[in-house]
Amino acid sequence: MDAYKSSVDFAEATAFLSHACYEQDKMALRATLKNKSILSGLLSRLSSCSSHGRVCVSPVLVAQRRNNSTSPKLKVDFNQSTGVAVMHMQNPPVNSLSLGFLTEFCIAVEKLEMDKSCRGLILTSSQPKVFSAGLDIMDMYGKKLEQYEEFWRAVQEMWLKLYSSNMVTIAAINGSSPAGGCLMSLSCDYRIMADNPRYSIGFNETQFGIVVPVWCKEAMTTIVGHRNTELTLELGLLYNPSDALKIGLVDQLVPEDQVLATATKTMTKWLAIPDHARRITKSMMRKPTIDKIMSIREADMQQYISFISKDSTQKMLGTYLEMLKKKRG
Ligand SMILES: CCCCC/C=C\C/C=C\C=C\CC(=O)SCCNC(=O)CCNC(=O)[C@H](O)C(C)(C)COP(=O)(O)OP(=O)(O)OC[C@H]1O[C@@H](n2cnc3c(N)ncnc32)[C@H](O)[C@@H]1OP(=O)(O)O
Repeated sequence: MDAYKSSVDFAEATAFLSHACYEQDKMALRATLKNKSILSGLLSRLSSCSSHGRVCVSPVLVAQRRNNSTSPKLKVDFNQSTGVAVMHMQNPPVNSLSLGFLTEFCIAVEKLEMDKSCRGLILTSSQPKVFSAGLDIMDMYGKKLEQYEEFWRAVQEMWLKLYSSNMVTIAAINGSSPAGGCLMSLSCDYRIMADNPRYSIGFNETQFGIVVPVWCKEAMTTIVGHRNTELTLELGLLYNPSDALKIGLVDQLVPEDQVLATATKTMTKWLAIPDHARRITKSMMRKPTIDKIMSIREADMQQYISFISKDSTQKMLGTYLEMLKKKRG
């Protein structure tokens, strides 16, 4: 129950903050993530505002420079006449899900969610060849415990916001989508991927010594079944688009230049279904998973912090980061 309350609190705070100026939004939301007592104070003043009832430069320095960028990491094109928003992820070079990105993402989704005229959300990438490289490894490496906590809360929130959205959500996967990138697309209602054999999608975590959170396993199982989830997660498998289609990890493959157009067409079909019936059905399908995750949210946080801060985990992440950097040089 506490875990649920904490999530609803976060959502309420996010909803309120979305009315304020954009850069201030981000700073304030970061503060709420950092300090739950600020959050409680904010909420006691604002409880009536909520409408949310749903459920050889060092690699470290290079990445820090990237993450400190203040340019928007998302571009949202909302078409009032169709009620569809297209969210373009633009966090170069690979749309990694950094704390900054996740904060912006949560605010943007919340804003759309509160706008009753917005009924559909298409998620896509502005970066060439990559949908999203998953969680930003720099936010999981060499940080303080409070920073791990702040980051993980934002990861949990991103998943909850997307998975429990009332909008129709379609992932237009126009590039590779490993790990957290795959999780993001799995949280949507429908996945359309570019039919390019150079792209991959799946969960490679175990290959570099990381374990996916239990809620990721739960969500994946509901989509591709127990056996495919077991094989993918244990072996850290990434699939090319046609293999991903075979196991149901994506719903449709289309030529690369037609991903967004197909997503738009598909959205029209989904939006032809009466909203209330579709929403209630979506909630019926997803609520059990959401409730389960809510009940273990704080335990999940503790598990993450303890796992990620272990010397052995940090060592493996360091090795993996070096490997990613060397790949280019
Ligand atoms: C027992 C209890 C357990 C509890 C456990 C709880 C929680 C689990 C914890 C963590 C879960 C993590 C999930 C994740 O998402 S981890 C991230 C996994 N992602 C990856 O492994 C993808 C790595 N990237 C790639 O494979 C390629 O970059 C990609 C195919 C996406 C694109 O290839 P491309 O050739 O275009 O680009 P690169 O040259 O490889 O990369 C450019 C640049 O970007 C840096 N980079 C890539 N990915 C990341 C990343 N995820 N985070 C940060 N930085 C990344 C890369 O190092 C290059 O940097 P530079 O050389 O330009 O400095």
